[in-house]
Amino acid sequence: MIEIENLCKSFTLHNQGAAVLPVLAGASLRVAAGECVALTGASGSGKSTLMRMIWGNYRAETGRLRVGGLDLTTATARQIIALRRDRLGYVSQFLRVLPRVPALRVVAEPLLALGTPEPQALTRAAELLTRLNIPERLWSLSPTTFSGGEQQRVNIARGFAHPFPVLLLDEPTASLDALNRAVVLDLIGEARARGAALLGIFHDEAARAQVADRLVDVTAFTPARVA
Ligand SMILES: Nc1ncnc2c1ncn2[C@@H]1O[C@H](COP(=O)(O)OP(=O)(O)OP(=O)(O)O)[C@@H](O)[C@H]1O
Repeated sequence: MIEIENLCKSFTLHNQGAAVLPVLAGASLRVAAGECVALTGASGSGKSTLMRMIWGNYRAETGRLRVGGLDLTTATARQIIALRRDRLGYVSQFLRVLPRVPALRVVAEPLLALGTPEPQALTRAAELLTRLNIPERLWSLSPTTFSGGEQQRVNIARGFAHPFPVLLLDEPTASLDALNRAVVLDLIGEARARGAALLGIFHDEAARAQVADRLVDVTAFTPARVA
């Protein structure tokens, strides 16, 4: 589902004399269906960079990067959009939404984009918002005014609305209370059980221990830096 071999990435800082910052060298990793892999490594080791490459935001320079059957080293923007619509989901920490769209619809959107009939999509959205303890009186309001924790839960509900075969998780339990954290860990467990390939960054060590089958330390892919 996720296949990475010998991937390298460096950033060129054009506003700083074109300084080149190597971030990843020889990164290799595989995540199979029904498996949850956690990325570990010190701050700055390249975990987020690797996730952004898999999400298709940063282009790979050398090496192999395939996600859900698509070769991301050569994919077009249109192919990446299609990949994100039907095969690759991303649960980030922060919600980004258009103003004035009600929370229920925000959660249903990934399903509506795939052509799911509206009543079915809204039922699934309601089910997830209920599970994540978002009070029904908020469902018709835009999440832009919600608390940080409420926004994060709306984002999680949205990320789990469609059963993506590949799911990226960026700190999915950060700043959640114990009750909702347990719900998110259950959702991750259910996704794994239905055969999704999951790759996540979890600073919450107990959460990581509970859901991850394997840890991959990204420090192993950090190029040696000249002091
Ligand atoms: N867009 C960018 N342009 C330039 N350098 C970048 C860019 N993104 C990341 N970097 C650099 O790449 C290195 C790895 O950053 P990254 O955010 O991937 O680390 P991380 O392991 O996710 O860290 P943390 O745990 O603190 O979030 C850092 O030295 C960072 O400064």
